[in-house]
Amino acid sequence: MSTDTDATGDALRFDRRDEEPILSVDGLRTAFFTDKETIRAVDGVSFDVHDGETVGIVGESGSGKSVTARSIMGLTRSPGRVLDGSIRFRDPATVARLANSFGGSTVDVSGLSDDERADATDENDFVFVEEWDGDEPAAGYVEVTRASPAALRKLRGKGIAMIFQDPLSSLNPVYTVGNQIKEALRLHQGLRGQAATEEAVNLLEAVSIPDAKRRIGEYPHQFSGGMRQRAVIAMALACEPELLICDEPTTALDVTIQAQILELLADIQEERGLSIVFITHDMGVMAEVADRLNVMYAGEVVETAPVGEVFANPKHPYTEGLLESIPGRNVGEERLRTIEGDVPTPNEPPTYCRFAPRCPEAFAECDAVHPVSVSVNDAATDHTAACLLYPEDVSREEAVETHRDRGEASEVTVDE
Ligand SMILES: Nc1ncnc2c1ncn2[C@@H]1O[C@H](COP(=O)(O)OP(=O)(O)OP(=O)(O)O)[C@@H](O)[C@H]1O
Ligand code: NI
Repeated sequence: MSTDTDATGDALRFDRRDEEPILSVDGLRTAFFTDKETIRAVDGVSFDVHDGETVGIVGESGSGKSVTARSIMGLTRSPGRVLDGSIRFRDPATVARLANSFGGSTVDVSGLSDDERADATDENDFVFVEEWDGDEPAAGYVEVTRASPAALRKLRGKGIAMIFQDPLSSLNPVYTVGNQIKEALRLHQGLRGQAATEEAVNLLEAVSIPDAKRRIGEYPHQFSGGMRQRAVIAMALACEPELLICDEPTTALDVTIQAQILELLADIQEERGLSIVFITHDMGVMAEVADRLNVMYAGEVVETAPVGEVFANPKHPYTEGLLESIPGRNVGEERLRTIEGDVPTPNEPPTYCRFAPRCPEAFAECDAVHPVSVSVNDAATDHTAACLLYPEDVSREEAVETHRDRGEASEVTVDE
């Protein structure tokens, strides 16, 4: 969360960006194979999350935000499948934990050259150790897209936890809130009995639920919407995750409660050094929480930059449209719908710009060339857009050629 915007905070963040990211999503493609069509819900998405930072994914309904989140959690279900790309989770404790449990799927790549690494790995490997501390893996990564169901169960919760929009989907109506938190504490921290009860009360207090001692004996339906979402956050914290994925965690809540939950997440992040992936369709919320922003449209990331840069200097026409639809930015109307039309279902390979039909700045080539992510101009080190208008400091013909060449080089097909 971007609560500390002072110089020290920025310096810290900058230092972290020199290190390896805790999560790297690279060229992720996840599709649903229905009788009628193949829906390319996530179609070549790449982004990194660094230690302690909040990375936002924003976009309208149907842009592929939740499918991205579920892919990272290893929760894609038939008819959906991750087809391509990698999801690397670099938390050292998780690498050591999974290497100890799944020795047969662990590869020691420390000391190998890049070519040797490529040869040494096969489809069944998913824990890659790059550095040892005596007998213990000290650094490396877990390749989520290759992990077995058993490994994914070990990864979820303690490695990567997720909070959904609807807290009721994460809470079981027949058990008390306290029992559900205690179960998470037993599974992930080995706590039982009195110790578990005490920690459950501590966690409810940590998420600012008043009268926690009494409320752990209550059932989810006895909690208000905001209190339920706090209980779900407490459950996630019981797993002591390194990375927390929040999928529209405040969308169902009224504005005041929403602000309280966002503040709570910011406090928890600072205390525990959590890394967060935050998903919302609300640019106003993004301004509050994110350090970096990925704007998604029809399965693709169309713009990425530090959050302040997106707001001060948006480049993709879609991002500009999203910003204009923030209530309050345009006086007079409650909620402006500045972008006409809907997100198309990405059911064919992108040979054109998927936003072109709605784009106020579209020109002829937008129907014939698929834009790839490029730096928005020569000076930009940390700002990309997938739009034929960029790079903005070359001629339009040259820009279009860049996209055409790079698009052809990376052309991919979907096989069932
Ligand atoms: N189980 C499924 N079967 C078929 N298609 C699916 C399935 N789940 C998602 N999709 C499709 O994948 C695309 C992306 O959906 P996703 O839920 O990721 O969107 P989103 O950005 O999270 O939208 P929202 O803001 O409404 O939550 C959509 O076209 C959706 O219809
Ligand atoms: Ni969603």
